[in-house]
Amino acid sequence: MASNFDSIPLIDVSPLLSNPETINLDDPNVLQVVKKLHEACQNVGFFYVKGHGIPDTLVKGVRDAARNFFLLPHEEKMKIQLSASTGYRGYTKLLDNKTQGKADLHESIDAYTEFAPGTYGPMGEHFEGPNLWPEYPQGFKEMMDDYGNALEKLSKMIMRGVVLALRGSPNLFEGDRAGKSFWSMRLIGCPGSGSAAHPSAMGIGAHRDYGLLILVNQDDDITALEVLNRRDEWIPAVPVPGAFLCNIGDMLNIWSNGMYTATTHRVINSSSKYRVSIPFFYEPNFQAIVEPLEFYKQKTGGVSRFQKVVYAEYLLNKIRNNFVG
Ligand SMILES: O=C(O)CCC(=O)C(=O)O
Ligand SMILES: [Fe+2]
Repeated sequence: MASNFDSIPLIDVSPLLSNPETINLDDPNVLQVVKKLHEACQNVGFFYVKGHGIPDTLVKGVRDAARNFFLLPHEEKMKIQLSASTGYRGYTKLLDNKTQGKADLHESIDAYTEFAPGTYGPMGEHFEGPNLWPEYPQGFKEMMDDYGNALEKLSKMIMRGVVLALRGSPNLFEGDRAGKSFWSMRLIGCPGSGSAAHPSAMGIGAHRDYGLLILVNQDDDITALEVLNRRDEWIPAVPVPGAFLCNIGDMLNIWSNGMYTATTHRVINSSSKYRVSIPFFYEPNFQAIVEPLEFYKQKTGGVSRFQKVVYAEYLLNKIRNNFVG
């Protein structure tokens, strides 16, 4: 469970990335990074990551492309509308996404990793289909593909760091668990205080994320994301330019038998400006079975605190409750 934190730690992960294939725990810089990751995952469930090596032009480029898309006329945006028949990929207009049954004041484009039809059987059919990207600006799709690949690699390295902190096997979350992550990302646009629906609706209502690890790329000049600590205080996640804001999802909470925290958060844009954010969701494999791992059980009292879940079932359930329909 999250502690009484009143700020979110900032971690420079560059020592982890200098030798991606073999992370050397004898290097004191590496050791310090993995310790910080472990403490942040345990006490806060949120941390900023800098020194990640992803070019600023790409990080800002995807936000700018998203902002330009949201400026387009409604009819133009609806050309790539999300529905069950697009594999839940594409655009959702303002107030059509809901959290805990309540409409959210944001619009979005949802994307998932693409896969060949039939790969995941009948369950997978729900998510089949190419991602739906706007035709303009040219190169939107290519940029988002580059971004998805870069964030997938970074997420994998961060997960290795988390496991190594407790001297676990670096590939504990690879192979059948998350070796073929069913990752997704959302391009989110959140109107500011001038919007008619403000303040009765939040940008995104209070929730926990459902995967392993989330990396949020957010506008530098607006503080809108807030994180709940154990005293039930909302701690603002003030943007750190150039850093991703990372957090833990339910699947890591289960796999780690509760050692790591999926902390509740929400988005309220009280500024007068339109805010863009792009969370990248690093998820288990589509067919992964998620239950407390022996490695973490031994360190958390020896008894499983969670029931087994099949990730695909969990995801589908979440998606079906997510869209106003
Ligand atoms: O927009 C953000 O900053 C965070 C979004 C978020 O929490 C989510 O999509 O789950
Ligand atoms: Fe979230």
